[in-house]
Formats: sequence, C-alpha cells, structure tokens
Amino acid sequence: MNAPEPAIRARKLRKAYRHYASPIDPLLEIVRGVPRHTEQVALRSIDLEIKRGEIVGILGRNGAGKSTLLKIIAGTLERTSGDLDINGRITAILELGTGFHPDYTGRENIFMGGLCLGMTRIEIDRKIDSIIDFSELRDVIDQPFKTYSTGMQARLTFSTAISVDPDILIVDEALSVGDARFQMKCFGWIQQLKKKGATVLLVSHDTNTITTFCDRAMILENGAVFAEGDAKPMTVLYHNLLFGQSPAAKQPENTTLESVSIPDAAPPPAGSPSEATLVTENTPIAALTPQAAQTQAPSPSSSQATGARYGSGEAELLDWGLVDGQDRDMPIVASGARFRLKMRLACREDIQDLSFGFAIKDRKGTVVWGKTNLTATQQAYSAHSGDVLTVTCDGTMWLAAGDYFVTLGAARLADGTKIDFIEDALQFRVVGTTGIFTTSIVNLDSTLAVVAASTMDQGKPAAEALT
Ligand SMILES: Nc1ncnc2c1ncn2[C@@H]1O[C@H](COP(=O)(O)OP(=O)(O)OP(=O)(O)O)[C@@H](O)[C@H]1O
Repeated sequence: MNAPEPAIRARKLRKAYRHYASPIDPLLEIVRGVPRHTEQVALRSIDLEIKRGEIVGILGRNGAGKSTLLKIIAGTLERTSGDLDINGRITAILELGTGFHPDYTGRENIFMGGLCLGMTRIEIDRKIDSIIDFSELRDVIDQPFKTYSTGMQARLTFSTAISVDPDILIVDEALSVGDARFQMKCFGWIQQLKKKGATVLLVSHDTNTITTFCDRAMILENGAVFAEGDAKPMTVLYHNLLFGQSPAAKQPENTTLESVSIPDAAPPPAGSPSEATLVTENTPIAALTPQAAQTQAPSPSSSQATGARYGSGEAELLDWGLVDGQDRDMPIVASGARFRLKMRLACREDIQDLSFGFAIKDRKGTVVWGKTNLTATQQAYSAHSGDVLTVTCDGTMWLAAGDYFVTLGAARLADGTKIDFIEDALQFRVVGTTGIFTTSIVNLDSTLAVVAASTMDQGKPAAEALT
C-alpha cells in the first residue's frame, strides 16, 4: 500500500528578495536588460515534509526566514525556485487583520475576510453567528475594526480564519497577542482540528507553546533548516542557539535529532522517599548566603540530567541539587514531601544586580512552577568577585506523579542577561499520588466529602447542610 500523501512537501525551496535603490530601477532593469538590484536570500534550499494530522512548530531567530516560508506555503508569496506540493484546503493567519479594513465594522470584516478565504455569502451567513460567538465580540461587532484593541483584532482574525474548517492551518505568532484564556481556547480548537486529521504549522518564539502543542519542531537558521526532530530537544537546541555557542559548533545543517530519551530515575536514596524529612521548615525561600570562595569540585548527584548550559561567564555554577532534610539527593520525591533545591555560584566579577531562579518543567517542557529571588523578595542581590553564593529554595512537592526537570541559574536583573543557566539540570520523579486522576497535573492538598441530606433539610442553606 502506498504511504499517504504528505500535507506539505517542499523541495529545494528558495526565496531571494530583490532590493532596488530607486523605484524606477525595476522598470529600467526591464528596458535596459541590465540588473539594477541586489538580492537578499531569505530561504536557501528548504526541504520539508509534513504529514497529515501533524502539528509542527517552527522556531528561529529574527530574520531566519520563518515568515517567508509560511507565506510561500500559504500562497501569498512567490518562491524564486524549488517545488512545493500542498494537499488540502489551507488557511493562514499570518498577520493580524490582513485583508480587514480598519473603517469597516467587525461584522463587515467577517464578510470580507470570509470571501477572501473562499467562502460564499450563503456560507458566511450560515457561520457568522458562530464566528461572532467564538470571538466573544458580540457587544462590539458593529463598531469599526480600528477601534478594537490588538487582542480583539486577534480574536476576530482567528475566529474568521478557522471558520473555513481548513485541512492545513498556518499560524504565525498571531495567537500570542490574545489573552491567555483566548489562547487556550484557540489551542483547544487546534487540538480538535488535529483530531479531525488536519495539519497545523505554528511559528512561535515561545518554546512552551511548541513543546505543549507540537509533535515535531524545526529550527530555521539563516534561511535553512538547521535541525528538526521531537519538539522538546528542538527547544533545548534553540536555547543553545540563542544563548550558547555558534550554530556550527552545536549542530550540523539539516540534521535530524532523535527524541530525547528520558532515563528511568535512579533508585531512591537510603530511606524511603515517603520518609523524606522536613528541610528546616523555617529557612526562608531563596536564602542567599555569601560565603568565602571555595574550591570544591562539582559533585554530580544521582538525579543530574543533561541540558543546554549558557551564560556570560561572569559567575559559574559549581554544583546544584534537589535534596531532602539530610542533604541527600532526591531522584524520587514522594508527593507531599518537603524538598530543597539548591545551587552554588562562584562569582568571577563584582555583580550588582543578580537574580537567581529555579523552574520545574514537565516532560513536555511546560513550566509547571518557577521562583526567583525577585518574585520571592523583589530584590536583586549584589556579590563580589570571589564570593560563592549558596541559593536554596524549600518547598512541598504538590506535583502529580510523573517525571520532571529542573532548570536553574543566575541572570542579571537589569537586562535579563543569563550569567550561568542550565536547562534541565536535574531530573526527578514524583510518586505516591493516590486518589486523584492519573491525568492530574498537581496533587492539591484536598479531601472529598459527601454529605447526605434528607429532604427535611430542604430550604436550609447548602453550606449549612454540608457542615
Ligand atoms: N519584503 C521583503 N523584502 C526584502 N527582504 C525581506 C522582505 N521580507 C523579509 N526579508 C528579509 O528576509 C529575511 C527573512 O525574513 P523573515 O521575515 O522571513 O524572517 P523571520 O524568521 O520571520 O523573522 P521574525 O522572527 O523577525 O519575524 C530577513 O533577512 C529579512 O530582512
């Protein structure tokens, strides 16, 4: 049996924009037959294949060629050379309000947008109520589009675009301007679309969005596919690209990464994890203790994981860990146990505006918790060359069962420059969450009670009947 046709297939896709010094130059070029332009190559030679039903994320720095690629796939921009096969009805949300007229009302713009998307008037008439409902803009739908906030424009653009039930949906950052609740609604709709077998191509600079929603991701760099593979390793690689060494040193062009294999957590330390004792409960979170410079070598713990490391080098993390009350590594943490996250940072220079942070991510790369001295104390910290700072963060593990990763490091408060940051520096497993849904994300400290009230209680306030 033949493999099903991919939704999108590109071979040697190239795009060179022409720059003319003067508006008359294109005409002179034709008349005189002599080139009067310079070329900006936006896409060099892109090969890609996207299967039906896949959600693929595209990452890349500013100017990498993402929008150019999406516009060519969407058919709004001509390619210079190469082959492109598209199988299915395509809808693209490339820029907010594209094709929408600022003086027309929201309702009129739904009509115009719908016609541009290939719907008939009858089809639009049939769908307009559900479009307005999805946008949640019924109160202002008869006001001019130009009076809408950016988020409201995003709602109308998205709601109109998705009403055609596309086979292929292309979204270029447009969702990032909507508020968080509307974004969730859109992503929920995208998941539904995927279940129906549609293909989604999503550009986002937000790596959480990529790991949460995408099956695969692709990094564009300098107009070429730098790497592609499972979403999670691609986001780690992308961080490397942004903050680490030069791309050439990290990953050869056009290579495919295998998915990150998450090793099983090591066995628990001596003593059952459920016996994990309180770690100095009264120790303040992010207690920062400057100490005399120490030369102790890093001591890898059993829960150390691997991840990208990047930073300016003004200070260096010496060691880090997730430990219990006796300072033992906790590769396995019982739900409800106290824990301490810690790291030691050796300063090579005087640093006036230090901030430190820990974040916990789940297997998909979604940050499920994070804390810095800024959120905790709203203060930056000053350190001198030669200081070794010990940073600790104590807490109670109320995450649901599963595997998690800790990202940690130090940054400058003023401009966010990373000083020494390690993605996924630690890995741990939470166990012992009985009595909650296996799909739970957190294990809230909760009890379930049922009170049977007789019909005699009717008329009493519900709260009273339940106490
Ligand atoms: N209309 C244009 N005319 C000339 N050059 C262009 C044009 N559009 C894009 N470019 C150039 O092509 C390259 C790729 O641009 P593109 O917008 O595709 O990048 P991008 O990855 O989407 O960037 P960003 O993340 O900033 O949106 C850049 O060097 C840009 O300057």
